[in-house]
Amino acid sequence: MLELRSITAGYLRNAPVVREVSLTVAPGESVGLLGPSGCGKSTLARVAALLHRPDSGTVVLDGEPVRHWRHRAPRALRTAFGVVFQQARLSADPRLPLTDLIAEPLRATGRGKEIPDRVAELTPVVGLTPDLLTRRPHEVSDGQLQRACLARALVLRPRLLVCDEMTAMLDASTAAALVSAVEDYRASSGAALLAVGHDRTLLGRWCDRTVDWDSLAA
Ligand SMILES: Nc1ncnc2c1ncn2[C@@H]1O[C@H](COP(=O)(O)OP(=O)(O)OP(=O)(O)O)[C@@H](O)[C@H]1O
Repeated sequence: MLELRSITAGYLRNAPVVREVSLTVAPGESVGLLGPSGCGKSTLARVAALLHRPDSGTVVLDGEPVRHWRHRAPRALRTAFGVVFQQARLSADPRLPLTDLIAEPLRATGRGKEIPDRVAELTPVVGLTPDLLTRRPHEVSDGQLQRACLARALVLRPRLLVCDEMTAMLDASTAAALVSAVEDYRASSGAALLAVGHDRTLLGRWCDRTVDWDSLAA
């Protein structure tokens, strides 16, 4: 269970972009978060994924209040989350072949031995072909790179996925394939999902419930 309680967060002192926002994602639940551009959805998603420390409020994960963010968060908490961002090119190290990009979280957590099996397992799950794995990000399409970023998010078998406009830059068939890969993973693992987006129809079809940004503030 992920609880965001009265979160205020932003980038400048005294000018928060998220004000007193509360949201709960139950175990296994999929929640769509809908709101206009610039309202603060990505900022809240980053707080939820322990990537951005809020100015105030509490994040509670499975009953435990979170006290540290980013690299200071305990590994067990950090690895509970798989995160996919809108712009794959900004979230992928341009020097890494896709296989290393997918394997990054395994290497970072000292689980390098699992890399060959796990990458081979995930490649078809996200719709990549083995010949793409040796290519670097500039040698693949945006859709192929986002597929690799989804594989990276799944590689540690997270219990919570945060998809921040994951499909916004993609054509309809790639978007549908990635949503379906997320749903297959959720069906087999019981993982929960927080999906951020603009598209009410997509989120409505994808998620158990969709919440509007305006309804979240205290
Ligand atoms: N790193 C940053 N430094 C300063 N301001 C930022 C930063 N990131 C975002 N902002 C500002 O915070 C506000 C909220 O941004 P955020 O990305 O959370 O909105 P969003 O709802 O996800 O928007 P979109 O739907 O367009 O992605 C915006 O006004 C944005 O300009």
